[in-house]
Amino acid sequence: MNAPDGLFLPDEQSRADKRNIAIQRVGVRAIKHPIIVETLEGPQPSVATIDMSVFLPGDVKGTHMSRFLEILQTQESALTPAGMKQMMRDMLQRLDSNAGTITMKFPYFVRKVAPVSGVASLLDYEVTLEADNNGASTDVFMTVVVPVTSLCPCSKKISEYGAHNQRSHITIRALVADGITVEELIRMAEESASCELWGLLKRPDEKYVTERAYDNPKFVEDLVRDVAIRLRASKKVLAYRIESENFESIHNHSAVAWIEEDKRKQN
Ligand SMILES: Nc1nc2c(ncn2[C@@H]2O[C@H](COP(=O)(O)OP(=O)(O)OP(=O)(O)O)[C@@H](O)[C@H]2O)c(=O)[nH]1
Repeated sequence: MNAPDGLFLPDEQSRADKRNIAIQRVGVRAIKHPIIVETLEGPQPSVATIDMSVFLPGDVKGTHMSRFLEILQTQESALTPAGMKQMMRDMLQRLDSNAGTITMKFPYFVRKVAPVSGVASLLDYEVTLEADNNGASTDVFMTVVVPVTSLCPCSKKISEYGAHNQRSHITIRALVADGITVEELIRMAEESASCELWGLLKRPDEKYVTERAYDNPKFVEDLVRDVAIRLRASKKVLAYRIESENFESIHNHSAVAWIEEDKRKQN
Protein backbone atom coordinates (compact mmCIF):
# COMPACT_ATOMS: atom_id res chain seq x y z
CA MET A 1 0.00 0.00 0.00
CA ASN A 2 1.31 3.50 -0.86
CA ALA A 3 1.04 6.63 1.32
CA PRO A 4 -2.28 8.59 1.06
CA ASP A 5 -0.50 11.64 -0.41
CA GLY A 6 0.62 9.55 -3.37
CA LEU A 7 4.24 9.28 -2.15
CA PHE A 8 5.79 6.11 -3.59
CA LEU A 9 6.86 3.62 -0.89
CA PRO A 10 8.87 0.67 -2.22
CA ASP A 11 7.49 -2.77 -1.30
CA GLU A 12 10.67 -4.19 0.25
CA GLN A 13 8.93 -7.38 1.46
CA SER A 14 7.91 -8.46 -2.06
CA ARG A 15 11.45 -8.31 -3.50
CA ALA A 16 13.13 -11.52 -4.63
CA ASP A 17 15.59 -13.13 -2.24
CA LYS A 18 18.68 -14.70 -3.78
CA ARG A 19 19.58 -16.87 -0.76
CA ASN A 20 16.78 -19.27 -1.70
CA ILE A 21 16.18 -20.51 1.84
CA ALA A 22 12.55 -21.31 2.60
CA ILE A 23 11.17 -20.24 5.99
CA GLN A 24 8.88 -22.83 7.64
CA ARG A 25 6.92 -20.23 9.62
CA VAL A 26 7.04 -16.42 9.74
CA GLY A 27 4.41 -14.28 11.39
CA VAL A 28 3.26 -12.51 14.53
CA ARG A 29 3.15 -13.62 18.15
CA ALA A 30 1.23 -12.52 21.28
CA ILE A 31 -1.39 -10.27 19.69
CA LYS A 32 -4.08 -9.39 22.24
CA HIS A 33 -7.47 -9.23 20.57
CA PRO A 34 -11.12 -9.30 21.71
CA ILE A 35 -13.00 -12.37 20.47
CA ILE A 36 -16.43 -13.96 20.73
CA VAL A 37 -16.41 -17.66 21.68
CA GLU A 38 -19.26 -20.08 21.03
CA THR A 39 -20.45 -21.68 24.32
CA LEU A 40 -23.42 -23.87 25.27
CA GLU A 41 -25.08 -20.74 26.70
CA GLY A 42 -24.44 -18.73 23.52
CA PRO A 43 -21.73 -16.32 22.37
CA GLN A 44 -19.31 -15.21 25.12
CA PRO A 45 -16.85 -12.29 24.87
CA SER A 46 -13.23 -13.00 25.81
CA VAL A 47 -9.73 -11.70 25.06
CA ALA A 48 -7.33 -13.97 23.20
CA THR A 49 -3.55 -14.08 22.93
CA ILE A 50 -2.95 -14.95 19.29
CA ASP A 51 -0.02 -16.28 17.23
CA MET A 52 -0.29 -16.45 13.41
CA SER A 53 2.33 -17.63 10.94
CA VAL A 54 2.75 -18.92 7.38
CA PHE A 55 5.29 -20.68 5.17
CA LEU A 56 7.45 -18.34 3.06
CA PRO A 57 9.11 -19.66 -0.13
CA GLY A 58 12.89 -19.29 -0.47
CA ASP A 59 12.74 -16.73 -3.27
CA VAL A 60 10.58 -14.12 -1.46
CA LYS A 61 12.22 -11.60 0.89
CA GLY A 62 9.40 -11.02 3.38
CA THR A 63 5.80 -11.82 4.29
CA HIS A 64 3.02 -9.21 4.51
CA MET A 65 2.91 -8.75 8.29
CA SER A 66 0.10 -6.21 8.25
CA ARG A 67 -2.31 -8.70 6.67
CA PHE A 68 -2.31 -10.97 9.73
CA LEU A 69 -3.79 -8.09 11.71
CA GLU A 70 -6.21 -7.21 8.91
CA ILE A 71 -7.69 -10.72 9.11
CA LEU A 72 -8.40 -10.30 12.83
CA GLN A 73 -10.13 -6.92 12.35
CA THR A 74 -12.75 -8.48 10.08
CA GLN A 75 -13.40 -11.56 12.26
CA GLU A 76 -16.94 -11.17 13.58
CA SER A 77 -18.44 -14.64 13.95
CA ALA A 78 -18.13 -16.68 17.18
CA LEU A 79 -15.04 -18.86 17.42
CA THR A 80 -15.51 -22.63 16.78
CA PRO A 81 -13.26 -25.39 15.32
CA ALA A 82 -15.00 -24.86 11.95
CA GLY A 83 -14.37 -21.10 12.29
CA MET A 84 -10.66 -21.77 12.85
CA LYS A 85 -10.56 -23.68 9.54
CA GLN A 86 -12.23 -20.77 7.77
CA MET A 87 -9.73 -18.33 9.29
CA MET A 88 -6.88 -20.57 8.06
CA ARG A 89 -8.31 -20.47 4.52
CA ASP A 90 -8.51 -16.65 4.71
CA MET A 91 -4.97 -16.37 6.08
CA LEU A 92 -3.39 -18.62 3.44
CA GLN A 93 -5.22 -16.81 0.65
CA ARG A 94 -4.34 -13.31 1.87
CA LEU A 95 -0.74 -14.17 2.70
CA ASP A 96 -0.37 -16.11 -0.56
CA SER A 97 0.98 -19.19 1.22
CA ASN A 98 0.13 -22.90 1.31
CA ALA A 99 0.88 -23.71 4.97
CA GLY A 100 0.43 -21.96 8.29
CA THR A 101 -0.52 -22.04 11.97
CA ILE A 102 -3.01 -20.03 14.05
CA THR A 103 -3.09 -20.32 17.87
CA MET A 104 -5.62 -18.58 20.12
CA LYS A 105 -5.42 -18.87 23.91
CA PHE A 106 -8.20 -17.35 26.02
CA PRO A 107 -10.09 -17.65 29.31
CA TYR A 108 -13.40 -19.50 28.95
CA PHE A 109 -16.14 -19.31 31.56
CA VAL A 110 -18.70 -22.00 32.42
CA ARG A 111 -21.71 -21.28 34.63
CA LYS A 112 -21.85 -24.08 37.20
CA VAL A 113 -24.45 -24.93 39.84
CA ALA A 114 -23.19 -25.87 43.32
CA PRO A 115 -23.97 -29.54 44.16
CA VAL A 116 -26.24 -29.01 47.21
CA SER A 117 -27.22 -25.34 47.60
CA GLY A 118 -27.75 -24.89 43.86
CA VAL A 119 -26.10 -21.45 43.82
CA ALA A 120 -24.74 -20.57 40.39
CA SER A 121 -21.28 -19.16 39.66
CA LEU A 122 -18.78 -18.90 36.83
CA LEU A 123 -15.62 -21.02 36.75
CA ASP A 124 -12.76 -20.05 34.44
CA TYR A 125 -10.80 -22.50 32.29
CA GLU A 126 -7.83 -21.86 29.99
CA VAL A 127 -8.68 -22.88 26.43
CA THR A 128 -6.46 -22.92 23.34
CA LEU A 129 -7.63 -23.43 19.76
CA GLU A 130 -4.95 -24.21 17.19
CA ALA A 131 -5.35 -24.55 13.43
CA ASP A 132 -2.43 -26.20 11.66
CA ASN A 133 -2.10 -26.61 7.91
CA ASN A 134 1.00 -28.36 6.59
CA GLY A 135 0.15 -27.93 2.94
CA ALA A 136 -2.80 -30.28 2.62
CA SER A 137 -5.74 -30.01 5.04
CA THR A 138 -6.22 -28.09 8.29
CA ASP A 139 -6.07 -29.90 11.63
CA VAL A 140 -7.79 -28.24 14.60
CA PHE A 141 -6.51 -28.92 18.12
CA MET A 142 -8.49 -27.94 21.21
CA THR A 143 -6.67 -27.71 24.54
CA VAL A 144 -8.41 -27.28 27.90
CA VAL A 145 -6.75 -26.90 31.29
CA VAL A 146 -9.24 -28.16 33.88
CA PRO A 147 -8.60 -27.59 37.60
CA VAL A 148 -9.94 -30.45 39.79
CA THR A 149 -9.47 -32.04 43.23
CA SER A 150 -7.50 -35.28 43.61
CA LEU A 151 -7.36 -37.31 46.84
CA CYS A 152 -4.61 -39.89 47.38
CA PRO A 153 -5.83 -43.54 47.64
CA CYS A 154 -2.64 -44.60 49.45
CA SER A 155 -2.96 -41.87 52.06
CA LYS A 156 -6.61 -42.84 52.65
CA LYS A 157 -5.72 -46.52 53.03
CA ILE A 158 -2.86 -46.12 55.50
CA SER A 159 -4.15 -43.27 57.66
CA GLU A 160 -6.45 -43.66 60.64
CA TYR A 161 -8.24 -40.48 59.58
CA GLY A 162 -7.97 -37.97 56.73
CA ALA A 163 -6.16 -38.28 53.39
CA HIS A 164 -3.95 -35.76 51.61
CA ASN A 165 -5.66 -34.06 48.71
CA GLN A 166 -4.86 -31.19 46.39
CA ARG A 167 -5.75 -29.19 43.35
CA SER A 168 -4.71 -30.86 40.09
CA HIS A 169 -4.58 -29.51 36.55
CA ILE A 170 -5.79 -31.91 33.89
CA THR A 171 -4.68 -30.72 30.44
CA ILE A 172 -6.31 -32.30 27.40
CA ARG A 173 -4.96 -31.44 23.92
CA ALA A 174 -7.18 -33.10 21.35
CA LEU A 175 -7.21 -33.23 17.56
CA VAL A 176 -10.93 -32.64 17.13
CA ALA A 177 -13.66 -33.06 14.54
CA ASP A 178 -16.15 -30.27 13.78
CA GLY A 179 -19.03 -30.08 16.23
CA ILE A 180 -17.12 -30.77 19.45
CA THR A 181 -17.67 -28.29 22.28
CA VAL A 182 -15.23 -27.05 24.90
CA GLU A 183 -17.68 -28.28 27.56
CA GLU A 184 -17.39 -31.88 26.33
CA LEU A 185 -13.65 -31.95 27.01
CA ILE A 186 -14.07 -30.15 30.35
CA ARG A 187 -16.69 -32.69 31.51
CA MET A 188 -14.39 -35.62 30.59
CA ALA A 189 -11.74 -34.21 32.93
CA GLU A 190 -14.15 -33.30 35.75
CA GLU A 191 -15.94 -36.66 35.69
CA SER A 192 -12.55 -38.41 36.01
CA ALA A 193 -11.43 -36.48 39.09
CA SER A 194 -11.92 -37.17 42.80
CA CYS A 195 -14.15 -34.09 42.73
CA GLU A 196 -14.75 -31.17 40.38
CA LEU A 197 -14.38 -27.50 41.40
CA TRP A 198 -16.92 -24.70 41.67
CA GLY A 199 -16.35 -20.95 42.03
CA LEU A 200 -18.94 -20.44 44.76
CA LEU A 201 -19.74 -23.03 47.46
CA LYS A 202 -21.90 -22.67 50.62
CA ARG A 203 -21.34 -24.85 53.74
CA PRO A 204 -23.53 -27.80 52.63
CA ASP A 205 -21.62 -27.80 49.34
CA GLU A 206 -18.28 -27.77 51.16
CA LYS A 207 -19.34 -30.87 53.13
CA TYR A 208 -20.37 -32.52 49.86
CA VAL A 209 -17.09 -31.87 47.99
CA THR A 210 -15.01 -33.01 51.00
CA GLU A 211 -16.90 -36.33 51.28
CA ARG A 212 -17.16 -36.78 47.50
CA ALA A 213 -13.36 -36.60 47.11
CA TYR A 214 -12.85 -38.96 50.10
CA ASP A 215 -15.23 -41.51 48.54
CA ASN A 216 -13.50 -41.20 45.16
CA PRO A 217 -9.71 -41.34 45.67
CA LYS A 218 -7.45 -41.15 42.58
CA PHE A 219 -3.73 -41.41 41.94
CA VAL A 220 -2.35 -39.18 39.18
CA GLU A 221 -2.25 -42.37 37.07
CA ASP A 222 -5.97 -42.99 37.72
CA LEU A 223 -6.81 -39.48 36.53
CA VAL A 224 -5.13 -39.77 33.13
CA ARG A 225 -6.39 -43.34 32.56
CA ASP A 226 -9.98 -42.40 33.37
CA VAL A 227 -9.83 -39.39 31.03
CA ALA A 228 -8.29 -41.65 28.32
CA ILE A 229 -11.31 -44.01 28.53
CA ARG A 230 -13.64 -41.07 27.84
CA LEU A 231 -11.50 -39.64 25.02
CA ARG A 232 -11.31 -43.09 23.38
CA ALA A 233 -15.10 -43.33 23.42
CA SER A 234 -15.64 -39.94 21.73
CA LYS A 235 -15.99 -40.02 17.93
CA LYS A 236 -15.18 -36.29 17.86
CA VAL A 237 -11.63 -36.86 19.20
CA LEU A 238 -9.15 -38.23 16.64
CA ALA A 239 -5.95 -38.04 18.69
CA TYR A 240 -5.10 -36.71 22.12
CA ARG A 241 -2.55 -36.01 24.81
CA ILE A 242 -3.72 -35.88 28.44
CA GLU A 243 -1.57 -34.70 31.27
CA SER A 244 -2.36 -34.37 34.95
CA GLU A 245 -0.23 -32.32 37.30
CA ASN A 246 -1.05 -32.85 40.97
CA PHE A 247 0.26 -30.01 43.14
CA GLU A 248 0.97 -32.36 46.04
CA SER A 249 0.03 -30.96 49.44
CA ILE A 250 2.55 -33.22 51.24
CA HIS A 251 5.50 -32.25 49.01
CA ASN A 252 6.97 -29.12 47.49
CA HIS A 253 6.86 -30.75 44.06
CA SER A 254 4.18 -32.06 41.71
CA ALA A 255 3.23 -35.59 40.65
CA VAL A 256 2.66 -35.82 36.88
CA ALA A 257 1.43 -38.38 34.35
CA TRP A 258 0.48 -38.20 30.68
CA ILE A 259 -0.90 -40.41 27.94
CA GLU A 260 -0.72 -39.81 24.18
CA GLU A 261 -2.72 -41.69 21.59
CA ASP A 262 -3.41 -41.24 17.87
CA LYS A 263 -6.64 -43.15 17.26
CA ARG A 264 -6.24 -42.82 13.46
CA LYS A 265 -3.22 -45.14 13.55
CA GLN A 266 -5.27 -48.05 14.94
CA ASN A 267 -7.69 -48.21 11.97
N1 LIG B 1 8.07 -9.06 6.55
C1 LIG B 1 8.36 -8.29 7.63
N2 LIG B 1 7.53 -7.26 7.94
C2 LIG B 1 7.83 -6.53 9.05
C3 LIG B 1 8.94 -6.81 9.87
N3 LIG B 1 8.96 -5.92 10.87
C4 LIG B 1 7.87 -5.13 10.70
N4 LIG B 1 7.19 -5.48 9.59
C5 LIG B 1 5.88 -4.99 9.14
O1 LIG B 1 5.75 -4.56 7.83
C6 LIG B 1 4.45 -4.02 7.77
C7 LIG B 1 4.15 -3.41 6.47
O2 LIG B 1 4.32 -4.42 5.48
P1 LIG B 1 3.14 -5.05 4.62
O3 LIG B 1 2.28 -5.90 5.43
O4 LIG B 1 3.74 -5.71 3.45
O5 LIG B 1 2.35 -3.74 4.27
P2 LIG B 1 1.88 -3.19 2.87
O6 LIG B 1 2.88 -3.53 1.82
O7 LIG B 1 1.50 -1.77 3.07
O8 LIG B 1 0.55 -4.04 2.72
P3 LIG B 1 0.10 -4.93 1.47
O9 LIG B 1 -0.11 -3.99 0.33
O10 LIG B 1 -1.15 -5.62 1.96
O11 LIG B 1 1.23 -5.91 1.21
C8 LIG B 1 4.39 -3.13 8.96
O12 LIG B 1 3.16 -3.04 9.51
C9 LIG B 1 5.30 -3.87 9.94
O13 LIG B 1 4.57 -4.48 10.99
C10 LIG B 1 9.78 -7.91 9.51
O14 LIG B 1 10.78 -8.24 10.18
N5 LIG B 1 9.44 -8.62 8.39
